[in-house]
Amino acid sequence: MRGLLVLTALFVAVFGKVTFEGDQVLRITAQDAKQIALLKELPEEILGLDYWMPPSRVSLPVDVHVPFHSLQGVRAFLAYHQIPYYVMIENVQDLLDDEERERVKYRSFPRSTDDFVYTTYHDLNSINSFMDMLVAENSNLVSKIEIGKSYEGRSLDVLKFSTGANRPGIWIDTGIHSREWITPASAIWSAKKIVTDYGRDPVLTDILNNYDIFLEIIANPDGFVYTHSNDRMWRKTRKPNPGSSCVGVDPNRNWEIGFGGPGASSNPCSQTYHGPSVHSEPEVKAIVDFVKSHGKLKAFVSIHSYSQMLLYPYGYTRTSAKDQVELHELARKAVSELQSLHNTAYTYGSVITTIYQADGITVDWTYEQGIKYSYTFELRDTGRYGFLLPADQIIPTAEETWLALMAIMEHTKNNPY
Ligand SMILES: CC(C)C[C@H](C(=O)O)[C@H](C)S
Ligand SMILES: [Zn+2]
Repeated sequence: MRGLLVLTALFVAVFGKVTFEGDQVLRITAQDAKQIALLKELPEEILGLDYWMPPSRVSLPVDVHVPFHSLQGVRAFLAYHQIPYYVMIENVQDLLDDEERERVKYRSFPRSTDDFVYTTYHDLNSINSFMDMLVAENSNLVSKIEIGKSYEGRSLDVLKFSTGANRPGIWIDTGIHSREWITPASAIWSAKKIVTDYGRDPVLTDILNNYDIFLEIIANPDGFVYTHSNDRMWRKTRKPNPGSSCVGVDPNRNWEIGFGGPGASSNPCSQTYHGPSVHSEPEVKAIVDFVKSHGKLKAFVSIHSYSQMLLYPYGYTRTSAKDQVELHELARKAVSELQSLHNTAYTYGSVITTIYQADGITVDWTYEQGIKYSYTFELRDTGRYGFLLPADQIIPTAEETWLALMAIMEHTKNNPY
């Protein structure tokens, strides 16, 4: 992988964007633990594999982006070991080309958030101008606060929705994994939904009359810009790793809880590299400092994609959270509300029992800080498009997710602690 990465970096440096012509995403269904173990032995780095859903348990599919040059070898390996699979994405570049054509079609310069196009994916400049317009149009309700700077010096902006001083707060972040574009796209729609519904929807109005809502739409701006300029499949931060040619840390493995455990990697070239130390990433440290300085956050929702899951602590241990019964019941209600709109089915439960062990994750840390209602969403879909979710699913995804978020926020308000 190291050689391939250097080559890719060179290619990117000279020609700009990484291309994925002929690459495929395979969905592998391991039949038993032995086949899971075999998959884990595949030389990820040499083959240039990018696990969209890593091998974890027999009941979950393994989705892997295989570069064209490794396809024959990987398919031979799967056939030899009789590990079933099918081709989920025939040509990754085709989906990227579709996505870009869609984006260009809507390249506009809206004069207000009413003109803003919510049905397409936007770049950082467009999202920043959306935030500024939203604040200007609703200065009595919305402000923008900077909680820090990214490694490359970009502002880490948070929208604050507030109707009074010294209120307890509810935090929502999206985009911490930069390739999960559906998450900021949903957040933009949600931000507009809040200002539209305040004063009209009695439940939201009651929430905002008692709690502030903090919304960080782009929690990893360096990575997000990189997905637009160089590599659409980038997940991590963009801080270099001393002694390695591989850049970036997984900002959902960098938190001071179970740090460095088996549910993260110590390899800087891995997509789940935990980083050189806890909170080493400025994008993570900024949230840590905000949570500690605010001191009265009562719910914390970190939104990812994909898999259609609603997850609560823990990811680093099988020990149940002390509030597990309540968290599970609230997840059930939130998922039921979500499904009521477009019949999108979610699974729910603790991170480690529902998906896989993950060490150093955001919501384990926020839960340990005493923020009881800590949840991670994994939005649409279940793999047909994965991170390349077509833009025509942005609104339906945002609408259904909002119902689940409202359930969590309403429960938080009705159960002060
Ligand atoms: C809490 C974990 C399992 C979430 C997951 C990840 O960070 O691997 C995202 C869906 S990418
Ligand atoms: Zn993620």
